[in-house]
Amino acid sequence: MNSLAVEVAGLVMRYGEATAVDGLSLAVEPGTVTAVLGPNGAGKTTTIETCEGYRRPQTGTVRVLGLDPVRDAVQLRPRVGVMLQSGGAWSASYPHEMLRYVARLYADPLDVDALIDRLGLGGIGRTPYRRLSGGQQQRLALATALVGRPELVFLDEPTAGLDPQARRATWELVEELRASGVTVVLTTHFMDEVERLADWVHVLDHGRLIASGSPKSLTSDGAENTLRVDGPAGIDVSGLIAALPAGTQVVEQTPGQYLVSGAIDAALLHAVTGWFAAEGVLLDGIGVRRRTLEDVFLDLTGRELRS
Ligand SMILES: Nc1ncnc2c1ncn2[C@@H]1O[C@H](COP(=O)(O)OP(=O)(O)OP(=O)(O)O)[C@@H](O)[C@H]1O
Repeated sequence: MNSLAVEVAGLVMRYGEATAVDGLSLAVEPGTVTAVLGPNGAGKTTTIETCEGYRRPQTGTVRVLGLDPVRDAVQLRPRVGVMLQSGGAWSASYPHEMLRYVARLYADPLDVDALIDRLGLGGIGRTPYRRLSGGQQQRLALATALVGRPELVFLDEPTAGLDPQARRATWELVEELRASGVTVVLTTHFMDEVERLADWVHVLDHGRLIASGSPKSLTSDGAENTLRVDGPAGIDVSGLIAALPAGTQVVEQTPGQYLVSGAIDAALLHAVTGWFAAEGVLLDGIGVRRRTLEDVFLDLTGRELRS
């Protein structure tokens, strides 16, 4: 049976007068890495915590592996791994002891020493949790979420505050999880992380779903790429504009750097280089700049800061 790993339908969550999640419906296919994106305060953590069973839906329903995260918590616990944004550890405990303790709660845990090594936590065995650096605490939280070999893991900003090496180690772990069929739901603010890891993306804003799709479909949907041309400064490009299809724009953004925007395709590239050749101009460089997920995200959610 190919039922959904997570199904959120019509979820509404309020904190007093404030609506954090506003009629949200979304699904997570099993075996995928699904990223939940959104500006600060969009309702991601509230949604994820409801899926984890920490909050009861006020309106709407949430199903996780076909079960109710609150009512069926006992059945779900061994099947679902959870990495919280912060907390969840005893401050005086030692990391390795804590991980071994958690591992013993599961029927078939991962090898704790191997996991400690993978996450570069080998040297911190005698440091109490409260004295670990933020990045070490993050990695320990990830190890705790994975040690029970879950079918589904929720990772809330798994690489926030990590150094580049630890980020990469985390990405590799997530890729291995997907390869072994584990479903991963993650929130993040790093678009490069999403482009590298996610099969599917849900974009939230103001507690609502505003876009869904694969990173590729989101970046190519109705998107216009741009062409960047580097050459001598101060060229009169009015003749170039006249030679290109109607609607194509050419501006000299900074001296010697021209940006061509419109429907960029192979014929247009040819026409641009042809025009410069006919003018006897040797270009320093030319390249197509594709729309990134960050461009899409900012287009969808705006550029102003969220409170
Ligand atoms: N315990 C709480 N009490 C009151 N308001 C809350 C509480 N938790 C969250 N909120 C509010 O609900 C809204 C959604 O918060 P949530 O943490 O779900 O957003 P988020 O998308 O995870 O944000 P971030 O990217 O900053 O982690 C925000 O406006 C937040 O201030």
